[in-house]
Amino acid sequence: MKVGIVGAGMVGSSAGYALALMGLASEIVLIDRNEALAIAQAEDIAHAVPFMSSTVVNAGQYRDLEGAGVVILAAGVSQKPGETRLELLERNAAVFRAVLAEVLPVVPDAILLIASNPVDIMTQITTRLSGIDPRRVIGSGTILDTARFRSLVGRHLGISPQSVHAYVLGEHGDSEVLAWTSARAGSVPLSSFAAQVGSPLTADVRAQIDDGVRNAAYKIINGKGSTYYGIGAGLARIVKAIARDQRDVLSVSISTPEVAGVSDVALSIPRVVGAEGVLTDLFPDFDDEEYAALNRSASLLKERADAIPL
Ligand SMILES: NC(=O)C1=CN([C@@H]2O[C@H](COP(=O)(O)OP(=O)(O)OC[C@H]3O[C@@H](n4cnc5c(N)ncnc54)[C@H](O)[C@@H]3O)[C@@H](O)[C@H]2O)C=CC1
Ligand SMILES: CC(=O)C(=O)O
Repeated sequence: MKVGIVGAGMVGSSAGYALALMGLASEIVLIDRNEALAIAQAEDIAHAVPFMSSTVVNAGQYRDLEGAGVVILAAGVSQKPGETRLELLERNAAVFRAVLAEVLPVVPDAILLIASNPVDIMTQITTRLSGIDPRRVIGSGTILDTARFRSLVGRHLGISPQSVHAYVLGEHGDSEVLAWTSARAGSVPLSSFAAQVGSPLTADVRAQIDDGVRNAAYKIINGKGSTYYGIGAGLARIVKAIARDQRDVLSVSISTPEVAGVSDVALSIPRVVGAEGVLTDLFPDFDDEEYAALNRSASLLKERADAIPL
């Protein structure tokens, strides 16, 4: 599958690098308004290819997206230290209006994979502006938060994060919801697993994990300016599900008719992802607190998305 990437900065190039190493794309085209950057990133990534795969990596113009099955949208501004994702909304909405006007005429049938923040609202805006089937306009949503959650729980329990089946729901941002009630390690409920291995999930431990997930981006941005390796791998993981029609359950964001009592909102819940995009939405078991938190997250996202003029 050919994959286009618009925005060849830290996130776009990391996604391209992960895709190239994993050999998930036959061809990658990197596009950026800074053409010199796109050319340099493509060349650098292409030099990694001979070690791992045979992906052809080029920089290009919008017309070079023709034939792409997936286009990753990672253009726009990123957070400065202390800035929230929501504070990027107006600036990145303007970037997306310009980018979509170029992308849609060339690849009207591609699946659009949104990374730019605030990713849920950018997904909602893209769905409305493009008129594409919402199941083919996919925000990376909480795929990264879910990875952070699994990593911290895995470390606490002394097991691989891949054996932790737990999701972060709602906004990819401050109002996100760690779904403890439905979480499993192997097939065992998390609290039972934790007790069996002598590492109980006390309120303190849960609070530390919650903080580690919710505030990871702020801490990394303070330390190195931006985050990109995690989301680069997360975007490649979503492309894998699409390119190979894997029907993987991933926490991604699409515009959804109703979540936790809120209508027409883009946010993350676990969803089945395959060649046609999102195939099925899944609603895990919640306790009352989780349901209320998801309702708050959904309400906030809907209010902000509905206030953006198209
Ligand atoms: N969804 C997620 O989990 C994550 C999302 N992000 C978001 O990804 C976005 C990109 O972040 P970075 O790559 O770190 O930023 P960056 O500044 O390194 O790259 C952004 C690129 O977009 C390009 N660009 C801006 N306007 C454009 C336009 N109109 N047309 C074409 N290209 C344009 C810039 O030239 C720049 O190269 C940000 O919004 C950031 O918040 C970052 C990390 C995780
Ligand atoms: C920046 C961002 O959205 C993240 O690392 O979660």
